[in-house]
Amino acid sequence: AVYDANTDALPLSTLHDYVIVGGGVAGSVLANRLTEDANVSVLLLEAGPFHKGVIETEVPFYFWLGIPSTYQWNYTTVPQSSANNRIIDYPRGHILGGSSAINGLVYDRAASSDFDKLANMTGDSGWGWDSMLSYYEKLETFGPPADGHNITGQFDPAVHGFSGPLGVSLPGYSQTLDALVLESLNNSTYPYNEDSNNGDELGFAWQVSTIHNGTRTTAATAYLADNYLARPNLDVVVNAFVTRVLASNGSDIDTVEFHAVDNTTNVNAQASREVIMSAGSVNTPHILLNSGIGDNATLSAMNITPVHHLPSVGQNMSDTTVIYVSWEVSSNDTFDPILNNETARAEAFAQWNATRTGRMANGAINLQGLLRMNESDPSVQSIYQQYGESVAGSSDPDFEMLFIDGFTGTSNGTYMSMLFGVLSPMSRGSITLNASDPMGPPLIDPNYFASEYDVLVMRQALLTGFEFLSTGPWPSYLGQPVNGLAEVIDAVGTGDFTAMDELMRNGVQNGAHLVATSSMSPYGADWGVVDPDLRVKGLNGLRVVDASVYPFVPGGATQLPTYCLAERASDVIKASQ
Ligand SMILES: Cc1cc2nc3c(=O)[nH]c(=O)nc-3n(C[C@H](O)[C@H](O)[C@H](O)COP(=O)(O)OP(=O)(O)OC[C@H]3O[C@@H](n4cnc5c(N)ncnc54)[C@H](O)[C@@H]3O)c2cc1C
Repeated sequence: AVYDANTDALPLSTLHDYVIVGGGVAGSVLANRLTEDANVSVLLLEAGPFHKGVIETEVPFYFWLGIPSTYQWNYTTVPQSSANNRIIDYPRGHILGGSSAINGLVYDRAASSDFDKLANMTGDSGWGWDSMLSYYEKLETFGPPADGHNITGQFDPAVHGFSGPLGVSLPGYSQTLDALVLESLNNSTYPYNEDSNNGDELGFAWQVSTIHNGTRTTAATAYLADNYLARPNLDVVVNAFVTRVLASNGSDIDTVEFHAVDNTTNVNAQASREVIMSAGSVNTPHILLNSGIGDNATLSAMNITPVHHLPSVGQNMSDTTVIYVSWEVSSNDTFDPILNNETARAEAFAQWNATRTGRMANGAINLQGLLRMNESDPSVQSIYQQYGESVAGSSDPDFEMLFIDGFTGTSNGTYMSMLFGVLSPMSRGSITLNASDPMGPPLIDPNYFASEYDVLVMRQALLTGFEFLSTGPWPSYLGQPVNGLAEVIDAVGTGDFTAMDELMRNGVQNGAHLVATSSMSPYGADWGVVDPDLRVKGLNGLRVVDASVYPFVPGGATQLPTYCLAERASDVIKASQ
């Protein structure tokens, strides 16, 4: 059943086997899979509201209209010292379904080499690609696109699933832009990849999105659908803000302290087997630190009683590093009118509402390029000489290049934008407590561009993009570059990167793929927060299952790797019962 902590009497008198903190991607998967066994009971605590009927999270295109404050944590970063001290918005989902309810809908599984690296790093072959691929296939229903077009040649059915909880699909609206990207591929050496989710990500591919029947799918719509919520052994409490985890008997963690969002009186929920942290890469370390699990000296200095010395909690944060650039275009057929013209927007919404088709049924991205730097280029060789390689292996991209059919802010006119992202950045940041208010928002420091390596890879990404757009159909489609991009392109022609680097530092945005703040490491390692079975090192009764356990960003995007991680974690937990 579902309870609202603000208004309902809560089911706390009975002990649950598992108490899960956070009903986002990982927490929803776990709540579902663990309660498949009718003898196992789960209490899921989510700070945000119930998800049903929230139209902003149902219409795929609404991603471009901005995330309402009710459904996100409204975080910002600390001033980014390598990004001209900018403070950057840092949204995280605050609703049942978590960030899957507000994200860019992009479906990327990462490369086989990412998972094989993880298996090597942790000494657990269960995290390797062959094992994870079976979970990827289990978790999805690969369905038809919203426009019903023939998808032969746009994906490989052999590596997809057709009966799992999460509905996904290929682009459901054909953009003028798509044909141009494909035309320029035909005349170039850039490879087309029929399915970038088969372990080899490299090349240009049709983008799969978390959309089913023209509607966004989230961890809640998929894993907490009515038939699952009806299980007598599953209790879900929304509007429940978790503050700490505790050991009621002084040793094993077995208690979760929380309060209703509208009422600051704390209550406790008890687990007879385990407490599982699934509050995401920002809030899991935040709650652990407030619980006294972290670096002893730092916690003591903040008057928090240290419970368990684990210095890696909140450290090693890694996030993809992204910028957007835009050009005016000659076409009127972009999504800009929907953003900027109320009549066009109302019409597109009416179409979605009536038939679940049209631009509003479509994901954010139709085609993506996942690419490596050009190893024969001397400037790339010098990057490797100085920094080594950051990516996991030869099927892993250094950067992404996504095509966007409009301008991503308020504007007049019509545009094409591109998102460039450094996928395996070397910069590392942190999540730490704010000394003046530890329970308040944590200090979020992704430390964008702190490593010069990330700057150099981003340069290569932009140069590749400019080259890609210099031939084929582009010169007649693209008009003026906007927001300082023209100067950057001119200066690059003379070998001067000053303007480009400045554009990056002024433009870097929230990459949204943060990981590693509760990193996995081998048993007995002197770094990391959890063992390969996701138990918090040195503590009984406590696991972390969410994106924060990935030690590095899996190449691409993080929601699918998190769904997959939680699917495997459910089996690991079941096997340990
Ligand atoms: C704006 C944005 C765009 C993104 N775009 C993409 C994309 O296009 N493709 C992609 O693959 N990935 C994308 N991501 C990343 C992806 O959504 C995340 O990697 C994924 O959701 C991580 O899952 P999680 O379970 O770790 O955390 P979340 O899904 O964030 O879930 C954490 C949950 O815990 C809850 N919680 C936190 N603290 C507490 C507390 N104290 N008490 C109770 N509950 C709490 C939260 O409210 C939330 O519901 C995006 C993320 C954002 C924010």
